[in-house]
Amino acid sequence: MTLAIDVEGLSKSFGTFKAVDNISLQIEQGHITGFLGPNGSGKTTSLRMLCGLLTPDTGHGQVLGLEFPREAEAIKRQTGYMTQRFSLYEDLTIEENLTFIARVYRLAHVQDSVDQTLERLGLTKRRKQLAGQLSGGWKQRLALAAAVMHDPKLLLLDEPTAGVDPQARRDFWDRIHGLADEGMTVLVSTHYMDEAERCHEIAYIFNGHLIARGTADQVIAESRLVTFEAEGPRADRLARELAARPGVEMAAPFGEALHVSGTDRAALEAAIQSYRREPYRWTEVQPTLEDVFINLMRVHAPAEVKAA
Ligand SMILES: Nc1ncnc2c1ncn2[C@@H]1O[C@H](COP(=O)(O)OP(=O)(O)OP(=O)(O)O)[C@@H](O)[C@H]1O
Repeated sequence: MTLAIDVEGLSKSFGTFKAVDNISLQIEQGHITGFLGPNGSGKTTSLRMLCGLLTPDTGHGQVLGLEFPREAEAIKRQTGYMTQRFSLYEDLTIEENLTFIARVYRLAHVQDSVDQTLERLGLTKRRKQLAGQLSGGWKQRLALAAAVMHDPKLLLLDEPTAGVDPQARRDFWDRIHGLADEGMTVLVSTHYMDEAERCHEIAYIFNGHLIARGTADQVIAESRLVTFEAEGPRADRLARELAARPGVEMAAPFGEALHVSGTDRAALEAAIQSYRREPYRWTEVQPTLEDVFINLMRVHAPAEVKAA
């Protein structure tokens, strides 16, 4: 197994605020790792440190076989980074934007690189279109083209599909898998659960701490969360009542059904016992990743937030 990222003790503070606190990450080459966590949990800061845009306060290891952070410049050259906001020139065409990027990277054969990138990302037919006139999905595709045109070994994507329609998101993910199949290592932050499930592995960060790691199935299993689903006419309306019962850590409506979860099986079963009657049907279901993440946030919330 070759590790593309093997970093220990990564931390970064802004003033007195610790945005990333002692994170260690090992990521296998050619793997897609989903970086998840609520807003402000430290995902962007971590990505920016890994690609050398931000200097960590602490942390060491290897990225792409180079010493981190000492060889940050060399790491940067082999890394593609797609920022959260579209940052290309809206008044230039797709082709002009890519030509500009090719020159910034000082690629040897600019026109060849542009042509190949247009072809690789399915942008050839639109090459003369102004970036500012593209829909969200095509803009993301252009941003991805710009991030991979220098053939990086590591690709860091910061919420690449935010606000993009489902078809374009699916296309985007097919391309990401294609790049990983070619050996590229991908670390991608996202808030979408379906995207988390498309990653080989997940890293969940909360308040600057890495609190869950593994495949989606491993993260679900390690949460030790037990979930029951209630179906029946407007079972979702029981949410508030059940949430107040001991043993119920979460009660969340799913359409007209209801998911009730907790980590103490006996207490949870006792809590739902009196509702196990007509017209409701109860079945134990596998918790979703969303159930697990919401529970992780609850468990790891600072004491003052829990008390509120
Ligand atoms: N340059 C900076 N100066 C001061 N504080 C910062 C700076 N950059 C980030 N922060 C703070 O650090 C915390 C982590 O931010 P970061 O952008 O890494 O979170 P995130 O997980 O990527 O969030 P989101 O999902 O909203 O993009 C936030 O509270 C943010 O306000």
